[in-house]
Amino acid sequence: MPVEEFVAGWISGAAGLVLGHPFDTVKVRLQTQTTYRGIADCMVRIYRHESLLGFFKGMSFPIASIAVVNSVLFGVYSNALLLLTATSHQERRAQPPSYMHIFLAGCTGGFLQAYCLAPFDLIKVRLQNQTEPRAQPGSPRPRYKGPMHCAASIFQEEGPRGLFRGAWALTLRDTPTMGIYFITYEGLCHQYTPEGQNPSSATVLVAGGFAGIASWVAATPLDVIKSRMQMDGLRYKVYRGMLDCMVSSVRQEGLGVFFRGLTINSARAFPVNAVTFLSYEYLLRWWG
Ligand SMILES: CN(C)C(=N)NCCC[C@H](N)C(=O)O
Repeated sequence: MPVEEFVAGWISGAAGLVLGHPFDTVKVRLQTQTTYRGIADCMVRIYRHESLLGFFKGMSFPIASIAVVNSVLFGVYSNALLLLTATSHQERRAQPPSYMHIFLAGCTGGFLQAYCLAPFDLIKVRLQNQTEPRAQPGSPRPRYKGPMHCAASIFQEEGPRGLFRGAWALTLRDTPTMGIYFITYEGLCHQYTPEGQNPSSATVLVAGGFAGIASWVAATPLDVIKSRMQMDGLRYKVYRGMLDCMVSSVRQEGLGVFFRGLTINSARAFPVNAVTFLSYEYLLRWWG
């Protein structure tokens, strides 16, 4: 089993993550809090109230966990393709796999990474939603002091299952959309690369960027539900389950609720995934 794919997945994921985290914080707030009037209002209020650091809340755990999460995604994807098509990463340029195989391998990677991602994503979302400024004398203290305290409090107050709150929505979000992610990437690279050659850097950047946007457009409805379920355990349990969360969100806010955060997330997805795929491709070529 080629380990390079796992290591390349980790490094490339970390590069994309740092770049996209501020946008991710704005997206999560727009999806779970109804007090903001839009992207600009949310950004200005975070900056005024919490300073630039407010945009980076909840980033340390994703950085630590991206090693597991992205290497599982890319490693499982690549090794699933190896099983399905008996070709390595380099050989696939000359003998491209079918779109069905790419989709199946992407879904497998998405399904397995969702389980590794669930607790880390929950902690990230809880920390991103803390609107209190950094500790100043007299200012209200945030509920969680940091990622470890957040994990320990969830464990104590909501039990071990509490750490997997929203995991179903996350799995349903990631399984098909990771298939879409890799199909878009491979399809665009194939379209704009001469037979048998490696895609150019420009092609990789554009294909990676559009793969990110396409997958997030498909993922946004379940992303909203996932984030709401994750916040639900915090104070009162409003929702009886995922379906109940969907129905009451639509009743209260209309169908538009499923597209909350889509614009900012698409703006985030392009550079993040362009950088992710560029570093992934180059690391593999360098080691290959
Ligand atoms: C749930 N969906 C659609 C995805 N995770 N898509 C793949 C993009 C992954 C990348 N780390 C990002 O955060 O954009």
